[in-house]
Amino acid sequence: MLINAVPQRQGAVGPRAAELPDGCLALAELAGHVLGRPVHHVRQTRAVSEVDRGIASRAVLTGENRAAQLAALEAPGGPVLTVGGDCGVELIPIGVARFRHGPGLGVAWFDAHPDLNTAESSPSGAFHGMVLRSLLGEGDPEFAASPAVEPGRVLLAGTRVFDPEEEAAVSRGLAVTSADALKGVEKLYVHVDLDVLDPGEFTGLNYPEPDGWTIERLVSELDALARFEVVGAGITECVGTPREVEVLEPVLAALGRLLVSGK
Ligand SMILES: NC(=[NH2+])NCCC[C@H](N)C(=O)O
Repeated sequence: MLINAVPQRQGAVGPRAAELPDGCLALAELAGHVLGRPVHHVRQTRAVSEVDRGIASRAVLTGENRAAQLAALEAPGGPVLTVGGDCGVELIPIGVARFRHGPGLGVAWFDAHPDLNTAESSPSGAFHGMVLRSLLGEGDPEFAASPAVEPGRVLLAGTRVFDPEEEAAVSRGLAVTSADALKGVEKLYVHVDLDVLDPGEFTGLNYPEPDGWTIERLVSELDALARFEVVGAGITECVGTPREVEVLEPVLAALGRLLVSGK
């Protein structure tokens, strides 16, 4: 198992976005300790660029950040835990997993937000709110995955704040809120945006939403995925300090169990 720390912040535009790189470092260091693996640091610029075609920092996201992310996954030789950074860091590892493992790849998306906007429907211009839609092959062609994740093979879990266009995407069956989504799926990518948690559980959230899960619940929902071959995982949107992230140890351990389960 490889740990890739990807301190990208340009996919987020909120008041704490500039803290994402340090949150990434804190979480990646903890992941290294908990999982007993070295951490590979993927260089990401801290510079932002203008809104282009409705996407903030589009040039940075499609340029130097992406080149470094792709290079880091050239020959991983085993499952990778990607530590963000904003949720946009999932575009490359999930896209690569879909390419490698075929149309049967499923995605478990633990997140307060479905991230199913396009540049047109986004209220913010922030790419992290568009990343899952991109993985489903839609939206700005520079980001749209090809091959795309199959519609309906995405399970939304703990997701509770939808924009109108995201509701429409779910109605069309792009992503599914019942565990049926994973029927017939063998290989699975597990995405954890920490904002699936309640803000009272973890204070280092970039985009907190009320009424989230406890850490205990997240761990047991992750453990419930043990029957799948988990081919990759990501954990994103951390702005916590080294001290604050310590409560996430059980979450990292659960992701580690999934990634090394050897199936
Ligand atoms: N991964 C996240 N934190 N996403 C937040 C997205 C918020 C909102 N739906 C938007 O598109 O801007």
